[in-house]
Amino acid sequence: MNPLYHRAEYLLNAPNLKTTPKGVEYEVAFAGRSNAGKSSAINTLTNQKSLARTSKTPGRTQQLVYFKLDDQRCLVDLPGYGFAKVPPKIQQQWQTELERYLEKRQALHGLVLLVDIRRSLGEYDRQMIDYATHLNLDVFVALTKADKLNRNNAKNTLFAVQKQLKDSPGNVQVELFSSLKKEGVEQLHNWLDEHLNVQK
Ligand SMILES: Nc1nc2c(ncn2[C@@H]2O[C@H](COP(=O)(O)OP(=O)(O)OP(=O)(O)O)[C@@H](O)[C@H]2O)c(=O)[nH]1
Repeated sequence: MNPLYHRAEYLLNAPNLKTTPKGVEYEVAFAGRSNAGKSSAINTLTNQKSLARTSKTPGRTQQLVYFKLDDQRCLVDLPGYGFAKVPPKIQQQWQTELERYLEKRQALHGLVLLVDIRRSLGEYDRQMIDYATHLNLDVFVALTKADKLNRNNAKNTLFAVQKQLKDSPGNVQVELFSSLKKEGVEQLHNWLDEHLNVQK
């Protein structure tokens, strides 16, 4: 693994596209339903215990959270979706900001979508995949908490999701992932290297 990921540090919160950091050339955004294991995945990828706070009160901030790898590269944590306590009006405003960000952010080179393997793809997950591929963004779907299923069930779910997405117009890769067992970390690092233009 490139040591760049270990050096990740919190940079800023951006409520909208206008406030995203200047000078960044490559970034990848992390999305997923609340409680899918997004914070754990970011902590695992950066080998830090609490970089992305594994939150007990999910979905509170509707902002882009930037983690800097170096002057040109960032990871971006998007708010977890599907959290009922966010008022519909805030949810709608955020949806508009999010679409603007995905569409217009020049530095954005890919989307990592975290999906709890036991829930499989939800409607909003499908929408995110469709929207990202429509914008020509590559997508990495990480089926998280893979350790919660036995090997056969985990593999079968992987194949089923791969099959579900095989006709997606864009470049969509699906892998098993476990922060607990460190499964799929190498594949995701390789994918990030490619999309953040990190030299091996
Ligand atoms: N068994 C297992 N549990 C996990 C794994 N990853 C995350 N969890 C647990 O799942 C719960 C949610 O994890 P988080 O990483 O906080 O999820 P999140 O998607 O960031 O949640 P939000 O803050 O709501 O966006 C926590 O209790 C984690 O300990 C994993 O790989 N295996």
